[in-house]
Amino acid sequence: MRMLLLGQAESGKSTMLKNFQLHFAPKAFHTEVELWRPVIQLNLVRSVNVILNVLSSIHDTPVDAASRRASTRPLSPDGHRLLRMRLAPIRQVELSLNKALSAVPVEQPPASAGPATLLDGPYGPLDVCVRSGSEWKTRVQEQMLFPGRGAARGELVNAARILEACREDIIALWEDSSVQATLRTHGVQLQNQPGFFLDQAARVAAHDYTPTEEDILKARIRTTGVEEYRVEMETATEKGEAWTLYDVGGHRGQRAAWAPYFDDVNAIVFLCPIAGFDQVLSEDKSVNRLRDSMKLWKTICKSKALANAKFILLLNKCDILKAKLDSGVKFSDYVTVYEGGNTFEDVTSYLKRSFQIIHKEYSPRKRELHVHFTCAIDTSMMSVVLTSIREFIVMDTLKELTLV
Ligand SMILES: Nc1nc2c(ncn2[C@@H]2O[C@H](COP(=O)(O)OP(=O)(O)OP(=O)(O)O)[C@@H](O)[C@H]2O)c(=O)[nH]1
Ligand SMILES: [Mg+2]
Repeated sequence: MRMLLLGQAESGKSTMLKNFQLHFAPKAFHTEVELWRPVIQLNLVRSVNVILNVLSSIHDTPVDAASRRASTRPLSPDGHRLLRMRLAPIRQVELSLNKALSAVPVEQPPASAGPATLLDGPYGPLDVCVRSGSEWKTRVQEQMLFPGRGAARGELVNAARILEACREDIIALWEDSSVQATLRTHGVQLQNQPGFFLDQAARVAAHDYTPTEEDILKARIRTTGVEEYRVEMETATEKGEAWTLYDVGGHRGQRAAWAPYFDDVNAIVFLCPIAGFDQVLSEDKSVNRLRDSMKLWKTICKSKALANAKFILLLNKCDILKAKLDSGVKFSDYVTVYEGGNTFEDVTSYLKRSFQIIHKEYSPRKRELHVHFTCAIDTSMMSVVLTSIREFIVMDTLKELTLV
């Protein structure tokens, strides 16, 4: 069985892959748990450094007396200055973890993408970008076994030691109400960013930290190119079988690499992060995320190379969509043709219908479509969804084999 995961950046493709491994190959998944520690710690320190950047941009920019009087900027409280000083080594932790993971710099969005935000800041966006495939896992494993060897000698140990020493200050920084207020004023919403672990800093920064399943699903690494994973199934019905999954990079610059993988796949899983209705693409800030996803869906539905593949659509990030609607964000402010209510039920049934219509209209031939509403970081929900997806793919493929 060959399955292709498609969708825009941050739609949840790699998270779906992790769920697949967890559900069908749990033993293999659990042997790799420790390897995720530096990735999650890097996610955490990136967020800390974003906050430090925001505080520096406020307190360190020289201002003349007149503009200081006119300014509404808060003066630097001594507490902030002290915390910033004590957390200065966190920059070194980011460098060490980058080195240990062989992380490559994430390219800054082009000027045409729109004005840079603080999240694009001088220390790069929050995304962690490592060399493709499982190469990073091999590197981390080697360093865990032989910490004194190689180019990244001692970096993991150093990073963990400094992080532990800064643990209380990281917690104090995140819990400080004036820091929270400053972030709000500057429109920096770290809670909604992928790879957010600040609320778990006490655990993640501890020297004996072991990632949980949930941490691994929440960890963020940007995929580059197309990564091939062979999953040896461990569950009763498929034991011994191997499924091949292709996980693609969803950024616009990565999408040209998808087409060669269209021939010969049994199924595609397309993920649309429906919570992105009020967001724009990081690579082009003039494009709404939901609109981009629908356009991409149309292209995928039209593809002749995929005409015989089973189609599965995951309307993902339902948890964030619900929280946004409940907090009063109006769906119709962003999707102006929408005339329904602002409830989760109304919005999701409108979205499902819209995707189904595109599929029906643009598919080269009549084809069944399986749709699920998902929260890819919820393992129990994903376990039910994966069981249903497997049945859909396997049963239909068996039917075809019998007919042949
Ligand atoms: N709250 C929430 N977070 C999710 C959900 N699905 C994925 N995420 C998080 O969103 C982030 C992005 O998910 P990824 O799986 O890395 O996205 P991707 O589609 O592989 O992105 P690229 O590799 O850039 O193409 C990760 O930090 C995930 O943990 C969801 O349903 N709810
Ligand atoms: Mg990915």
